Amino acid sequence: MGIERFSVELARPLDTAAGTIDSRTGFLVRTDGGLGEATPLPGWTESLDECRAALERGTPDDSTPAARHGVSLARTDAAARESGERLCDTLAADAGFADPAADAVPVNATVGDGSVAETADAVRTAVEEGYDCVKVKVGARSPETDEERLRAARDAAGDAAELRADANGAWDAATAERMLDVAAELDFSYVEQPLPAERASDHAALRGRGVGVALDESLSTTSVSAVLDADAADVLVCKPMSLGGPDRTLAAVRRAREAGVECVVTTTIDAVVARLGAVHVAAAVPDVPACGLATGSMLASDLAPDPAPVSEGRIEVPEGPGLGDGLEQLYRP
Ligand SMILES: O=C(O)CCC(=O)c1ccccc1C(=O)O
Ligand SMILES: [Mg+2]
Repeated sequence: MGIERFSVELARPLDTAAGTIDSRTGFLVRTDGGLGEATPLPGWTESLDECRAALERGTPDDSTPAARHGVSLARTDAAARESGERLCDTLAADAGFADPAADAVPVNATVGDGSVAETADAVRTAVEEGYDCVKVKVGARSPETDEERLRAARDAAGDAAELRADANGAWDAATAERMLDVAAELDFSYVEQPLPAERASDHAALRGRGVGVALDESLSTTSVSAVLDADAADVLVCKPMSLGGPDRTLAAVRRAREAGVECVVTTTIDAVVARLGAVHVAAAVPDVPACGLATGSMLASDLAPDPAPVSEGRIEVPEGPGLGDGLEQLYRP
């Protein structure tokens, strides 16, 4: 196995309640005939140093999810290429989902923190670009201002788009209740991570207010089984990079869906290899709702041109085998 460090900058840094993401550094992972990516994001995964150490030791486990993701993706890509299948079909079969997987996945636009006017503009632009689902970051401003932002987002979207909000763990219970009621009134479909990550089970009491509760960061501190046992979420935000790989992600999705909990698949603003991996993961989930995979355009540069750009609010899954055409030059150091 070979690893190669890379860094990519965001052209449009993503401002969130948990800080600004302005660059991503990680490792390309090459196994015999397969390509993976390990791009840690502290808060969701291990640190860069821990990731490198785990990759150098060679057999990363669940304590280093980004490293495990890199190796698992590369091994599955190699297996899919070997059998001449698209990665999503191999993943679907391995996870026990119906295959063939989908040919395209719906995606949401991601609108970062910004002023009321910037938020309205970004939502309007997304709808003009053909997105029918938009996620707005909240929690970085006062509840009063965020309330205005959510109203402006709904005004801009009209009934042309499903809306979601993502608080990245910023609120206490009272603020969360207030903001969920606003989101319900404005017909948002769910609010991601209203409370801090480690308060996973407290989210159960926030459900049933007319808007869904989704958990994201909590899946890095609390097992999927514990979240499901606590009835803590209507939706799980499944990031292959933070759940330890495509295989772990699809296992989590299966368990959640068996418990009646919906799942969306998203990136951690990864480079092209992991982003494409996440597209294949989403395609393996039957009737997946709009996923947070429209993150390639946030990057100023990437490891290769995007073989699967967003068009009209969806991403077409590349023809196989494996991850698909367009990454050839990355398979060699
Ligand atoms: O889900 C999306 O729309 C894009 C991905 C995203 O928001 C994100 C990207 C990096 C780190 C955290 C998050 C998040 O969902 O909180
Ligand atoms: Mg989130």
